[in-house]
Amino acid sequence: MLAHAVAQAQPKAASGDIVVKLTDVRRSFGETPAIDSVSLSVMRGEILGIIGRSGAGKSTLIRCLNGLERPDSGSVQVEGVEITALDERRLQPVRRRIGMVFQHFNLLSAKTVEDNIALPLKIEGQSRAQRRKRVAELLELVGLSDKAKNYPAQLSGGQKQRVGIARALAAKPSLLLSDEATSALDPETTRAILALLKDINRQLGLTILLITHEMEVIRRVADRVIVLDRGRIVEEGPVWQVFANPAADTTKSMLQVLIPELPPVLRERLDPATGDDAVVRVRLSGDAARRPFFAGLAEATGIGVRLLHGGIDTVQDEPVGTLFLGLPARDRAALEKAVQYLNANADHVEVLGYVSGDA
Ligand SMILES: Nc1ncnc2c1ncn2[C@@H]1O[C@H](COP(=O)(O)OP(=O)(O)OP(=O)(O)O)[C@@H](O)[C@H]1O
Repeated sequence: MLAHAVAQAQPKAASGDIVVKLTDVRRSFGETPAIDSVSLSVMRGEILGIIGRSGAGKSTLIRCLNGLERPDSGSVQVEGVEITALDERRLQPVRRRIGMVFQHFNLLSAKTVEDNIALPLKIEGQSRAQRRKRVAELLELVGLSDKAKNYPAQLSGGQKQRVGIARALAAKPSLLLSDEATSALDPETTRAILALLKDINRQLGLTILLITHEMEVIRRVADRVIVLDRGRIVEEGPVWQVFANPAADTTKSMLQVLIPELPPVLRERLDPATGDDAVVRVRLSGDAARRPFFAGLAEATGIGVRLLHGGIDTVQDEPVGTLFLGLPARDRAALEKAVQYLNANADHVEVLGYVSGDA
């Protein structure tokens, strides 16, 4: 079915084609800048994740993007159209190019699933036959063909969000704006909805801007991430690179839940100066994580290393990981050599301390 929908969906992505462009956008409420000098572009066909804590400015950014909020200064372009100066009437066609998916679904409870999905098409003035055809396609796309006549109250949260996604796609927007779309869902349903978004992105080439406060959401679907803190962009880059080497404190602390930590049982036994084994934290990513790392270490230094904790994950098809290693520490010269090897072959190396006995 997706293949069928493709034929009617997006114009083919041209490389370097920008769907949304914000330049030096500022919006303050009193003394507080909600958005402070934000510049960003969303490229056609990509999934861009914008992450920030509560109050970081995510909602204000969305509102500036769909013209609900006027920036104090700066430029907002949607498909090349500068929208900051448009009146409500001229904003309508621009808004129709942006499909919105909301945290709480925003479905009309008195309307059936098919009528909810058809609503944007009705507003566009499409005929009953056109609407019926498009709704059937969309229901199949989101896997809800058997629920057409149901009411939202008869659906699970995940099913409601599928309806929300189908409705957002109805008018074939050029951008899907997902505002905390999975924040009200349990982890399993979240994964299913994110997989659906990724599928839609891949197969229809649809551009998605994903607003979230959860790094796990970014990890699962985004190509690129922008980290927002107190209205400013503090970090941006391909997701796997930001996960492998976060630079900003906000990013590091938001990633904490996903990055392995030394287990308390080991942390409590750490001695800062002496012990049988050095406990070393090593961060690896990309090519460094693809090499035969342990064999290389043994060959270069002659010492055997123990994996105490951690592992390699896959982010955007790239290996990214944090390992906690135990390196024999009695021979300090050999240990020094091993740490040098690690420094030359990993993204980040830190000797955390020493343990004695079985680690
Ligand atoms: N209409 C408003 N009037 C006054 N202050 C506002 C208004 N809208 C937002 N703010 C302030 O701007 C800042 C950014 O708010 P915003 O709602 O954009 O953040 P957010 O990242 O979306 O937060 P959340 O995840 O909690 O929704 C906050 O300090 C907020 O108090």
